Amino acid sequence: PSLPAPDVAAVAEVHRTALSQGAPGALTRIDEGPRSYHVATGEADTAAHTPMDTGRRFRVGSVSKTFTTVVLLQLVAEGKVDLDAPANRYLPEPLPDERITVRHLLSHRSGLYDYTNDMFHNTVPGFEAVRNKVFSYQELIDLSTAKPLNNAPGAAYSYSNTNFVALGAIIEHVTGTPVATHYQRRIFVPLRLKNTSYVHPRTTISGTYARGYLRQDDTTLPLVDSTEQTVSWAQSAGAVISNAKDLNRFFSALLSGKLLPEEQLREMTTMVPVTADGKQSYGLGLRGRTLSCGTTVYGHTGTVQGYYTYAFTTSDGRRSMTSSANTSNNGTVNTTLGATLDASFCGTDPA
Ligand SMILES: C[C@@H](NC(=O)[C@@H](C)NC(=O)CCCC[C@H](NC(=O)C[NH3+])C(=O)[O-])C(=O)O
Repeated sequence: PSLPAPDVAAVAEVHRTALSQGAPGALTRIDEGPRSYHVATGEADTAAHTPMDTGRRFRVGSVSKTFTTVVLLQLVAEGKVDLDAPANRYLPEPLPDERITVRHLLSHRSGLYDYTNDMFHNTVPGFEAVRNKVFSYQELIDLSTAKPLNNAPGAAYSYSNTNFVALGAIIEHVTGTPVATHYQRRIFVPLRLKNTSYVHPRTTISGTYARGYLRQDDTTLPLVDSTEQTVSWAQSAGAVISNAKDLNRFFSALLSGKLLPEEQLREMTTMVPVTADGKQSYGLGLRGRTLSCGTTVYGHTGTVQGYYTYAFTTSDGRRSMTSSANTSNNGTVNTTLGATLDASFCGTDPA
């Protein structure tokens, strides 16, 4: 079934609303075969007054979780990891509950506590305390396991960055190779993602990029430029840098079967509802959203200091959209930005 044409005017309206709610800038790029649609609004750098443009790189946050999942599921296809084995079989140091499986980590059902809850309870002091820090995977896992599990393994969905830090540790322990190398060899190079990188623990973004601006908890205070950081607090859970064209190409390739064998893609896209209305779901490192027109799109969202991201594609990968706003700690902007999905895939503005 063909989709209605994207409503580019509605995307621009969503951007204008996001700016009125405090985002310095916003970008949306839609790709469908040879056609692409571009909407850029506001500023990429508020000091230099550089206009936003859709080619700029930015920190994608948890969209990184889908990259980590592709690497892990390729290892499953290669027979190196068993989805339903205890995660402890593949970790250098055991998690506190033997019942936690690799699949539980990928589907946020392990129960492992999310250490970022404490780390960023006070947004800017928490950020300043870690922005130049380099953590080992084990240090982050230890922060989590100092707290009890949220739920018995498998009993519930409870989103936690710890799950994807543990998956990064599994990838490195099983293969003896850094996740950066796996991302490069298995995804970035084959898909020619020339503007996607994993440079942890480097703090700078190379090339042309949008600066990120973190809103303070006291919203009367000025935004904090949060562009430079290691993102070591997230790593395989959130430290990828990319741009809209590359993310659209990544999700299209993923859903059209170019990155995983059919069996692993089926595992990844077996979605479980995570909201009462059933409109949001989670598979393995993949979010599903059913939009106002009934179309379900697959991808991931991202939140890292100074950047919100939505990156989604259709079930056949034919149409992809990436939207990003260069602010964070501003839930209103994050919710507003999500309306680009309806404008891009349903051709209407849900407002
Ligand atoms: C939810 C999102 N998750 C991610 O992208 C991961 C990598 N980010 C986080 O867990 C947010 C950490 C705090 C951000 C900070 N917030 C605070 O500090 C709040 N006190 C900020 O907004 O920049 C996703 O999966 O879509």
